[in-house]
Amino acid sequence: MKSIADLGDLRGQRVLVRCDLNVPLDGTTITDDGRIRASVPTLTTLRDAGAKVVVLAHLGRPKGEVNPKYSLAPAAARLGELLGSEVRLATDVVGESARTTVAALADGEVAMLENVRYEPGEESKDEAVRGALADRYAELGDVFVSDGFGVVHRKQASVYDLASRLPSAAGGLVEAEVTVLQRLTEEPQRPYVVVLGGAKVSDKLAVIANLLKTADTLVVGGGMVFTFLAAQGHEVGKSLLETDQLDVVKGYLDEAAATGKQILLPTDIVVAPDFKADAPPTVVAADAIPADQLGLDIGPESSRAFAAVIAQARTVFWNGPMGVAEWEAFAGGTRAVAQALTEVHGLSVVGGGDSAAAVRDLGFADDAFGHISTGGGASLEYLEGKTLPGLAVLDTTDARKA
Ligand SMILES: Nc1ncnc2c1ncn2[C@@H]1O[C@H](COP(=O)(O)OP(=O)(O)O)[C@@H](O)[C@H]1O
Ligand SMILES: O=C(OP(=O)(O)O)[C@H](O)COP(=O)(O)O
Repeated sequence: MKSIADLGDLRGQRVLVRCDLNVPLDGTTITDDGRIRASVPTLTTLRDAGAKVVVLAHLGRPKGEVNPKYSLAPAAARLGELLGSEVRLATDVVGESARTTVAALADGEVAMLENVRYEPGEESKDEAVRGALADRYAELGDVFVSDGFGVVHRKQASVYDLASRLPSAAGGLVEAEVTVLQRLTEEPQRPYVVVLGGAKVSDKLAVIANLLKTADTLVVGGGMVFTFLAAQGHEVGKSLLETDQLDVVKGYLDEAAATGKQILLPTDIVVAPDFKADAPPTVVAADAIPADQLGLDIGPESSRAFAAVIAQARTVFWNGPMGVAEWEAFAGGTRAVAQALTEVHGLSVVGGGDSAAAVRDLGFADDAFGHISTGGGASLEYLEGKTLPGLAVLDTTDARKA
């Protein structure tokens, strides 16, 4: 992959930078600014080089519609604070406001476009539709820097298509993330344990087939659990469930049994009647979830079992909270797993926006882990051995860039 240094003299150049600023919000208050902080070094490098810096980023999943709930305004304000200079936010993505905001930039200044996912073309499956949007992004810049590691697994206009339209390079964050993850793919020390949780269940179920080939043990918590329990024939009440994945999950359980790999599932679950912070929690056996309750955390027995397996590993990758860790009553499993990772003699990596936010919120210092990655899904797909579109496109040369 090309680096920023390979892009030549950037003074006066308009540099489009794809960042992942998808931070957790409580209303308009950022509850963890880790991804914004992680974006600062690359932006500072570009400013110091005299570039006119234009940040492209997404927040949440507004699905191609303008929705103020997903505005990047809080992220632009925080980034301005961290950079020590104002970051002007265009009120649109590729419209009049974007054009005038970029045109007003002086060398060394930073501006941001509104949430790229306000544009229906950003996430379109139709390459021509994405390409048309990427053409409009490309009009706003002279070169492109890909630094949103958390989104490089997405074949989206500002991640993938834009890179083939302008001279492009990987930013320092993407380079640093790939360097650490390479250590996990090239002969990880064993036992190698992968811990999966969180709420993006269908994405994460898809990575298990390949992870079963490389990891020794797969530990499953969070919202993933209930599709496994249902596949084993258990009642899961109102818990998160991917009904169309039940056969796939049965296949994973069979494959693990046949190949001697371990898929470790919780034996007890913290349930509640509603998805609420103050819903009364009860611990039940994993095979006895009441029909009118939903699982919001792994139980204490499972926490102990998971922690024991993790603490004796030599390599651990963890993505996805074990429960709704934002709420204290359902944070026990996530706390226990985080603590176990800090005790690993070897390499421990935490990945994902919410996972990183959870460990910080629970009071763990960043340096208690070997590495905290800004990407959850992106890390998992990298570890699977998949070609990530946003990285692969940085390797290709394109006649249009010459
Ligand atoms: N049992 C559960 N039911 C519903 N949501 C859950 C459950 N366990 C964890 N979560 C939620 O998963 C979210 C994080 O999932 P995800 O986005 O997949 O992780 P990451 O951002 O670390 O990749 C958190 O907001 C957490 O509340
Ligand atoms: O939060 C993100 O990923 P993660 O939850 O896998 O860490 C990225 O910003 C990507 O977001 P997406 O999963 O909506 O494409």
